[in-house]
Amino acid sequence: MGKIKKLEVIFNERAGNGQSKSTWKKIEQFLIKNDINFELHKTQHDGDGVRIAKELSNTQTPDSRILVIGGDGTLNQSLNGVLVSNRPETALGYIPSGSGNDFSRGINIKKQKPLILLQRMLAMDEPVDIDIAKATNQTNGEQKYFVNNIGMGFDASAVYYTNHSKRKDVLNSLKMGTLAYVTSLVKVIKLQGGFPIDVKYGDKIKHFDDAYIVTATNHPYFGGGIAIDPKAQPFDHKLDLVVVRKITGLTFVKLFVKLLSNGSHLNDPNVWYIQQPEFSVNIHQSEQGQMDGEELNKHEFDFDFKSIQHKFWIPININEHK
Ligand SMILES: Nc1ncnc2c1ncn2[C@@H]1O[C@H](COP(=O)(O)OP(=O)(O)OP(=O)(O)O)[C@@H](O)[C@H]1O
Repeated sequence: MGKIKKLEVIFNERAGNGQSKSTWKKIEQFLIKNDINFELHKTQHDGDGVRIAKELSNTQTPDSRILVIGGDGTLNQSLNGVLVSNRPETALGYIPSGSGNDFSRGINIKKQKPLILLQRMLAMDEPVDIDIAKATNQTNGEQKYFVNNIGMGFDASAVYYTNHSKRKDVLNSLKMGTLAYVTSLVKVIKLQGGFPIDVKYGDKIKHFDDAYIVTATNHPYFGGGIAIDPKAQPFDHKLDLVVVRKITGLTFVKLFVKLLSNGSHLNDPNVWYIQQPEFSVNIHQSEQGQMDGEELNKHEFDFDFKSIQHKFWIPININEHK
């Protein structure tokens, strides 16, 4: 703990439907009680995490550390801010306090209490490498980085309908955000059609006429704990791609039950997946996209995906993942 002179805290008080405030309160009390110097940088608007993280990364001193407190979206924005800064190698600390918290679930720290995580983080001498992923837009070269997944089609539409549901705020205020997501899923099942995609990996090309769920994923989870790919590992330097074909009726229900119960959906003939260091995906039909639960808007997708690593002040036990 001795070497850290200052913690720069990026905090999203809207994360977890506002429940992140109680996490911050505990952390703030601990920092004050233990005389640890900190500065609070609250995200003031949607998307603010990128700007704040970039500024902090540009001006960071060797004895300060950046700590992100929020959900997957805030972590995603902070990572993207650091990676476009003058010091893209800047490590990030993270204490999950969102609604879904899929990244913390994927790296197996979700059950640790915030104060335990904080103390273990402060005791770390060196940051650890964790896989993240880079998506490069083939059309304009724009790069985006993600910690969980980029989804096109079904899960992205679910994110879209949840965010734009008139009932979302009411349900969130009743702490029933999951119900908003489930209501959206029912809508998506009715409205989402199949779409053609091409996947290139190694020297192979795979074409689907009727993809329904297309998710490039760094670890098993999306949608707040749904294990779309139980085999994905955030330390294997590979990114997974899961493609589910458009199916309806009882076939769909059976697959959904497998997905939610034991992960055996990966063996279903309507599901295809690969684990590769890099691959590309081309979807020449306008579809919804999501990146770490944030909307990517509706458009065609031409992405090169690559597994890369970033340094984090997160006390993980890599042996648990071997
Ligand atoms: N001051 C703010 N006012 C409104 N929105 C904000 C503010 N600060 C951040 N945001 C937005 O809040 C959104 C949700 O943040 P985040 O993803 O961290 O929480 P969450 O959705 O509860 O968690 P998870 O993604 O883990 O489910 C992000 O899109 C972020 O841009």
